[in-house]
Amino acid sequence: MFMIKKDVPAEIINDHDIKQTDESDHRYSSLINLTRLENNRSAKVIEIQGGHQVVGKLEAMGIVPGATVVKKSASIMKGPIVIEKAGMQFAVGYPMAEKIIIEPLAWDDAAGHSPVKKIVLLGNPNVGKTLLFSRITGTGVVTANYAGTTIDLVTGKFNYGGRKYELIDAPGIYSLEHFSEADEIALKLVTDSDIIINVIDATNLERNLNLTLQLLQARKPMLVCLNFWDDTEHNGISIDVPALQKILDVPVVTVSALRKEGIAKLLEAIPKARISNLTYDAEEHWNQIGNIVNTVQKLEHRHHTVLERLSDFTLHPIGGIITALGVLLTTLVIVRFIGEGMINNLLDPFYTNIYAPLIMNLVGHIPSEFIQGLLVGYSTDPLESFGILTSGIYIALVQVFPYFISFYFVFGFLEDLGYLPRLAVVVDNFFHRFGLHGYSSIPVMLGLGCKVPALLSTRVLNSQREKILTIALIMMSAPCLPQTAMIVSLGMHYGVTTVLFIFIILLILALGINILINKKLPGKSEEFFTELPSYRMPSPSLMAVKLRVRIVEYFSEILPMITLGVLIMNILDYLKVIEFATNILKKPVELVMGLPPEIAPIMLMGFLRKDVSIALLAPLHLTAHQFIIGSIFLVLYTPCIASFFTMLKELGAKIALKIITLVFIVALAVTFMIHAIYILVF
Ligand SMILES: Nc1nc2c(ncn2[C@@H]2O[C@H](COP(=O)(O)OP(=O)(O)OP(=O)(O)O)[C@@H](O)[C@H]2O)c(=O)[nH]1
Ligand SMILES: [Mg+2]
Repeated sequence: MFMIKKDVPAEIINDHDIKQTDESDHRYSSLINLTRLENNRSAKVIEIQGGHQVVGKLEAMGIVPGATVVKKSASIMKGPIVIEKAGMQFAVGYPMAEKIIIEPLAWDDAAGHSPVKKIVLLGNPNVGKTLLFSRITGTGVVTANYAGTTIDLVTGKFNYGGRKYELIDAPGIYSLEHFSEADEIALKLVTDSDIIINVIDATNLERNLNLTLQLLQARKPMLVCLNFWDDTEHNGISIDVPALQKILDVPVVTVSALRKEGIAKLLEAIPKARISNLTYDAEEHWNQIGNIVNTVQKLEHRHHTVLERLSDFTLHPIGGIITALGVLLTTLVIVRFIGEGMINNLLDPFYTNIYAPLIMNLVGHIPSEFIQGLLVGYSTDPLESFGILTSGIYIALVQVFPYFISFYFVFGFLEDLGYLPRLAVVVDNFFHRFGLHGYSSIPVMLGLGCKVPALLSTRVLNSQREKILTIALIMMSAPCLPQTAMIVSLGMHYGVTTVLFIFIILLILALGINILINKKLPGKSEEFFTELPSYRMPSPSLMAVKLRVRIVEYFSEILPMITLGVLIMNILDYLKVIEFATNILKKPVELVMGLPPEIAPIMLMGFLRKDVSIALLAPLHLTAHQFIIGSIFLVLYTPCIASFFTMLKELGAKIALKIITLVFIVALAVTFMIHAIYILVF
């Protein structure tokens, strides 16, 4: 799980607030009675209501208008409330506490030391919580235009007004009832946090208020952030913010996380977060929401925009399929064009003409032959040498990296545009045949990049059954990006048909296995239900941030793994372990799959270095049919070490091992069959 911790003073946020007026803040009344003050917060006594006796008793203890008190705790069922005044503690009966009118002090004015306050961003999916989190903490994070981008908690720290805060970004939720694992993660925070910032999509007020009203009942200090404020105007929406604030009885701040507007206002409002007095009728709450929306929101008629027309087309039964095929094809063409362009015109020439001679020369000066071998290996071919500075760099930076960035560039665009949930609608019918619904297509698409985030993203699915089926599909339908890159770049020497054949076989196997698991698993597939966010033109700067986050991940996680793999191979080679293992596995590999014995060690270490195992086929000079068999086997026979552990965690050891064993058997059986057919035919 990744937890980001970062200290950035929020004062540095460049804020050009235009719409939120100070006037709305002044109208907000901050006087409450003592029972409504949250624990450990200070307040100034403003007035003591009630008769002479009440006033007198409190006065004797120094609790008079103007005094500062801290509420320490409250008993359940309207029991006494403990307060502290100048180091002394008093218990005040509930009816008496109701008569003490106070003004909560900003957290910074609080008497004594003030611990770090935990603030949680809660709201429906896709309302901009993560972008807001990034704007406040200054952390680069991945956001996308579909529900379920965030699946785990991300924590950051920031300072504002001399106080320290911890900010938590949670997965989106629609209500306080929980349906999925992501819901559960978010819900725990309602109790664990000190302050809730409820983020609302201002262009979808009615739907968002459902959660808001439920959260208000959690009796936690809360404030509401009306995000997407930049989008309200051209959607013909106007919202009377002071009126909404009055009804909800908590501060409401308008923000555009995209344009960085209103962030400072939001931070200023944090100390004013309070427990609302709004009464809520669970039975009638949609009526209540309707009334609120009618009171505060005005809609103007406007014409369909180009993006809305595009949305209609991409959801149309035929238009949708045309778009899906078009998008898939365009993605492949762009990824190949950018990837190959970078390799052929820039990286490979740079490596061959400048880097390799330089590094060979430098390493030549090192006296130890063993170290020389570790660094540059024993061959001048960068795919055969197993040197960390030659094979390691060549595979990681010249062969895989260009495909990695070009894939995430195109994928990031589709994510931000909002195309993925529409693709889910188009493929839903097809996916139903495998016991899945269309939403599983998003994790599957993610799996084309790297299996680990794809496996984690299955947490938004509602049932264990769906999770199992989706994970089986993720693991089998297509290799991860580094493997795909290597299959394409090595496979092209044998021709396009060879490459296509490999992918088609993998796809058929994946679908076959899913049909099988679907039949065996008890239960039925869930109904499909998802929100379709409006199409939005992706912002180049956000796309750049997201690409940067993924590139950093590549350099910090994938590149070291590739180097480690090359290093292991190098040492095994040096110690003659490869030779030994090769001798043992030689016959079985040759008999069952028709592959040369040198493939045995690649299989052995493929578990550790799966992403690069295909690349290691290069020195073996395989025939086309051997390359097909080798690639299919190496893609399927085991998940890489990272996905192996993620699977164990997500599904539990028993189910995960069952799937892994099943896929291994299939890999063995299918490669054997391809080999047998080849022998019979040729
Ligand atoms: N126009 C506009 N777009 C925004 C704003 N805030 C966020 N977005 C976009 O809305 C999409 C969703 O943003 P996220 O931050 O991923 O939303 P989230 O609430 O974290 O979503 P989940 O993690 O899925 O619950 C992204 O494409 C953002 O770029 C905003 O104020 N205005
Ligand atoms: Mg998010």
